[in-house]
Amino acid sequence: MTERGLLIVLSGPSGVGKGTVRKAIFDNYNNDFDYSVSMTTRKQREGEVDGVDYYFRTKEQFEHLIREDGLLEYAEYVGNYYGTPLEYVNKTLDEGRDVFLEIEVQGALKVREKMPEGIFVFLSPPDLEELNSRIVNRGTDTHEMIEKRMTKAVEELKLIQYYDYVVENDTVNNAARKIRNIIESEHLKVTRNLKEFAEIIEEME
Ligand SMILES: Nc1nc2c(ncn2[C@@H]2O[C@H](COP(=O)(O)OP(=O)(O)O)[C@@H](O)[C@H]2O)c(=O)[nH]1
Ligand SMILES: Nc1ncnc2c1ncn2[C@@H]1O[C@H](COP(=O)(O)OP(=O)(O)O)[C@@H](O)[C@H]1O
Repeated sequence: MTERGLLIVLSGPSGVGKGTVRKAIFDNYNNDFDYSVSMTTRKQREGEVDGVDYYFRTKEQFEHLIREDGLLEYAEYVGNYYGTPLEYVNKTLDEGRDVFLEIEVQGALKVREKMPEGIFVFLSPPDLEELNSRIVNRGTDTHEMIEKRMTKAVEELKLIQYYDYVVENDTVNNAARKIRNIIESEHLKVTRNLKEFAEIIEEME
């Protein structure tokens, strides 16, 4: 039987750098895990590719999938839906491959309830001022949206206690390296557990 893959969930407040750090992990390391592309109803930004950055869908299509139980989790985030297609996650884990999710905190908590065996990593900003300037510098949000994101971020930071690991996004490369190390050490744990298990069985025989 193939050993089930690990589910890795990267979350944290909007604007902290989740997308940037995720990209660095996938670009800089020879990864043996797959990225789960999310579905969203938000507008496609310039340069974004459907099926690569997100599956861009209408509200009706998204709500249809909710009714069909086709999402592992979903959240409404500043006026749009975001969700994780369930089938891809289950299929990939069953094949023994790790799956990497990059989602906001409400969704991450829902995944924690459904799949507590996952590895939950909270990406934190060095401080709130830096978070604000990252959102401003990104240049994708109106003034009103930035205010909304910051208010939400303060609430989201309070949920840090539900995570297995907290990684400060000081520099992108540092954060990517730390997350990569976490995944490797979690794999070693699984291997060790399996070895210990095999030894126990051997002793029993
Ligand atoms: N719950 C949930 N959140 C998601 C999903 N995909 C993306 N997000 C999060 O939704 C938030 C808004 O995403 P987006 O509009 O792309 O903004 P950006 O990631 O801040 O550029 C971010 O915090 C994403 O991490 C998903 O499948 N489920
Ligand atoms: N370690 C970092 N130092 C400085 N700027 C960063 C860092 N990580 C991300 N950024 C910048 O912060 C902004 C928000 O990052 P993004 O990845 O879109 O965040 P999120 O996906 O969490 O909403 C982007 O402009 C990005 O270039």
